[in-house]
Amino acid sequence: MSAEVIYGKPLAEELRQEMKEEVSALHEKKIHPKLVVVIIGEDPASMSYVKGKQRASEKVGLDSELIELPVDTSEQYLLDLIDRLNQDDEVHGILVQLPVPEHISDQKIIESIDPRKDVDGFHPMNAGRMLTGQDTFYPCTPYGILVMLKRASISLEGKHVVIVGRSNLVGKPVGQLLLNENATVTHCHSRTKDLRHHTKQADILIVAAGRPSLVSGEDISEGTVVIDVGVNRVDGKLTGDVDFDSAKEVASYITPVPKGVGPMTITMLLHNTIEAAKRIHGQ
Ligand SMILES: Nc1nc(=O)c2c([nH]1)NC[C@@H]1CN(c3ccc(C(=O)N[C@@H](CCC(=O)O)C(=O)O)cc3)C=[N+]21
Repeated sequence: MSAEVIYGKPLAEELRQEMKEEVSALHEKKIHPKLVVVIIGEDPASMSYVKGKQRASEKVGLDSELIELPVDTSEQYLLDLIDRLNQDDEVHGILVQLPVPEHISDQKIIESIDPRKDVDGFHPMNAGRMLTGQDTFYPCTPYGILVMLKRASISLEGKHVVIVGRSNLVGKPVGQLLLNENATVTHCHSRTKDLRHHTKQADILIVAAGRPSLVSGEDISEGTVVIDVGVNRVDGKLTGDVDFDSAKEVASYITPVPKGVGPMTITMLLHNTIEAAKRIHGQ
């Protein structure tokens, strides 16, 4: 068997087209959704993702601003900047590109963002709201995965979802989100004994560990849905955590890297920004 490849790109394009119309309608009501992205330092990979976010924002008609700060920016300067953005009525979404330099506490930064403008969905208030099954901003990558699965008509109810990776950005929140969809969720991580035993049990396998080729065909049972969330640079090229060629032979569906989950992540960021503007303006 050879898996059907689920591309995020065409779905992202379709959703962005709908968003463009929604943004136009908001403009008529004098609401101009605006996203501010803050990046500290000049890491080329981070710069490239941030540029992607800018391009996508402009394409759907969002106002967007990129604030580039030097790598030696103090934590206090950043906190003061976020405070100003929190107060600014024209700003609806604030994203501080992670990782931040070591002398800055990422948790402190995340907690300083007004939860109503936290379009990453990383603030503990939004994380807690998701945990308790309330309406909130879902983190963009987990949300993008959920939308992709739904669009491919892959049901979640009662399915065994195995997640490899337990980051606050992807692993933990995607488990929570899919648990809310009535999936049975197993979290694996670097200390898990006999990883393959667990990955083989999956109806849906989500790999978000940040290790190239961590999972290959031998780790997967026939018919598994494989979602690759890896973002690794190998010899300058973007690759995922799954050995695509061998996994494709056994999986029923598989997402590639690039053109899989990545474009959906950005799309859900745009979605959250529009939502933030609507909520702030009582729409
Ligand atoms: N506060 C914060 N929020 C984030 O959401 C966040 C972050 N920090 N730090 C870094 C990671 C990584 N990330 C990606 C998003 C889209 C692509 C993406 O669209 N990738 C394209 C290709 C892009 C390329 O080739 O460079 C694709 O997979 O097809 C990749 C990576 C968001 N992140």
